[in-house]
Amino acid sequence: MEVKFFLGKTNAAKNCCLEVVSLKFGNRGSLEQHGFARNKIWEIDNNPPPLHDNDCDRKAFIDMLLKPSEEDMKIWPHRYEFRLRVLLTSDGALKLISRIRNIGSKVFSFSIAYHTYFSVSDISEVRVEGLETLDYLDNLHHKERFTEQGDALTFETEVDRVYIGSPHMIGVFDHEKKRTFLIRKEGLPDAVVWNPWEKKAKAITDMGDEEYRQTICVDGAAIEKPITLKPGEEWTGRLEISALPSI
Ligand SMILES: O=P(O)(O)OC[C@H]1O[C@@H](O)[C@H](O)[C@@H](O)[C@@H]1O
Repeated sequence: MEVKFFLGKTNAAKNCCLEVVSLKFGNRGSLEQHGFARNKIWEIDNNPPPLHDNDCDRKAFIDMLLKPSEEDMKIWPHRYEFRLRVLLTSDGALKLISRIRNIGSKVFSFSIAYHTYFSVSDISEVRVEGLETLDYLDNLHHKERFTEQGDALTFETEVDRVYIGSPHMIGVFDHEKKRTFLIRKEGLPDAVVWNPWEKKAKAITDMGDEEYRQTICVDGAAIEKPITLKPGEEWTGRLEISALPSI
């Protein structure tokens, strides 16, 4: 299953976009990179359940569903229903609410990340706040654990990290564009920060050679401790993104 509101990284780099990823993150475990979920076709639920009180005021939304086919069960033998609600709020925020339910008879565990790529003026002008002093797993150093030192994150080389136990709110400040993306999350304890930088960008087929400069990926995620669901249990993860003018 894959939901890409903008296809490929080329467009992703130019828009605030998301890519709902996986019942798995990155190259952990035995499944394909970021899992199978993003490569499946989602169904639209034309008769979605009513919105929760907090979510219902004058908002446009769509519900998408993913359930495994018999073929999918050969790759990951668990029965689940994944409902992704995408809402646009009246004040311009994008909300993504994932509900994953175990509808089978066996316990299963999964990890998840929303691939949210933000359009920025220039990566060297960007500051990410909210991750200072946290521990992170560095994908560029065999997932070794380090502690973030110093102040807000700035970028001058490739970055690919999973920050553990990150706060509910993270800010992506773009000085040149005078714009701040605020990421609010619930049920998603981790945060991925990724920029491929020059050399890797050249090897990525759906990203232009220079586009790494105009993008930063900051994902709400649950990776370090996979989520475990017993039969009948449901997990909810919420992500809200708003773009605000900044000084
Ligand atoms: O090219 P993909 O499969 O969409 O992945 C892009 C990147 O996604 C990031 O979230 C990962 O941390 C990186 O390791 C990965 O390279």
